[in-house]
Amino acid sequence: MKIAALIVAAGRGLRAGGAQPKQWQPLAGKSSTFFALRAFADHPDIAHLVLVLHPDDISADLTTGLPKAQIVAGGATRSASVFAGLQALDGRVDQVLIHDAARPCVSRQVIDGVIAALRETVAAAPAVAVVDALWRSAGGHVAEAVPRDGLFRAQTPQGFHLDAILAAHRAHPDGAADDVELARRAGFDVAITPGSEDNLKITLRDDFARAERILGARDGHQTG
Ligand SMILES: Nc1ccn([C@@H]2O[C@H](COP(=O)(O)OP(=O)(O)OP(=O)(O)O)[C@@H](O)[C@H]2O)c(=O)n1
Ligand SMILES: C[C@](O)(CO)[C@H](O)COP(=O)(O)O
Repeated sequence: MKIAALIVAAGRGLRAGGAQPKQWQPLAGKSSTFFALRAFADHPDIAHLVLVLHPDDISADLTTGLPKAQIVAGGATRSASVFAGLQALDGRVDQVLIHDAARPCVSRQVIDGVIAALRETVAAAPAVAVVDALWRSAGGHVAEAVPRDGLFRAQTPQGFHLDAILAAHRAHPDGAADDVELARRAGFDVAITPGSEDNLKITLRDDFARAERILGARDGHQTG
C-alpha cells in the first residue's frame, strides 16, 4: 500500500486575522504549515506529500529538504483545494491522508490510528467525543439543552482509499465542509478513530498561544 499525505494550506485565514494567512504566521519560531508538513514528512509510512497552496503563496523554497513533496495550486474553497491535490495524486498512491495545514500539533498516534483503520475500511477519520453539556441559545439565553450522546468533534487527517475519495469529489463538485461529509454523500462508510484534544485547528486568534504551548511541551519532552 502506498500512502500519500495531502496538506491543504490555500485558505486565507479570515477568522484568525493578522497580517498574513494563519498558516504562515509565526508559530514556535516556524509556522503551522511547517509543523503539519513535518509530522507527515517524518512518518515512515508516508511515501509522497502534496502541499496545496494559494497561487499567491507558491514558492519552491517551501519544499526544500523534503524530497517526497510536491506543490499544487489550490482553489477558492477547501474542497476545491483538496480536489486539486487529489488529481495530482491520481494513479500514484493507493491511500491518502488529507490534513489541514492549520492543525500543527497532530501526533504520530493520531496519524497511526487512521492508517491502521484504512487497512480494514475505505475511509477513516479522527474525532473527539463531546463531553461538555450542549445548549441551544436564543437571544443570549439558554433555550434548550441538546443531547450530546454520540456527538463528536471532527479532526484531520481524514484518510481514504484514493479511488473512493476521488470518485466522491467527482460526484459532488459543489463540495462540503470536509472530505468525510463528501465521502458519506457518495455512500462510503467512515470509521471514527481516536482524535486528540491537542490536535486543534488554528481558527481564531487565541489558538496560536494554545498551539505554541502544546508544541513547546512536546519538544521539551523530546529533547529532555
Ligand atoms: N480555499 C481553501 C480554504 C481552506 N483551505 C485550507 O483548509 C484548512 C482548514 O480550513 P479553515 O480553517 O476554514 O481555513 P481558512 O479557510 O483559511 O479560514 P477562514 O475560514 O477563517 O478564512 C486550512 O489549512 C486552509 O488553509 C484551503 O486549502 N483552501
Ligand atoms: C476539515 C475540518 O478541519 C474538520 O474539523 C473542518 O471542517 C475545517 O473547516 P471549518 O470551516 O473550520 O469547519
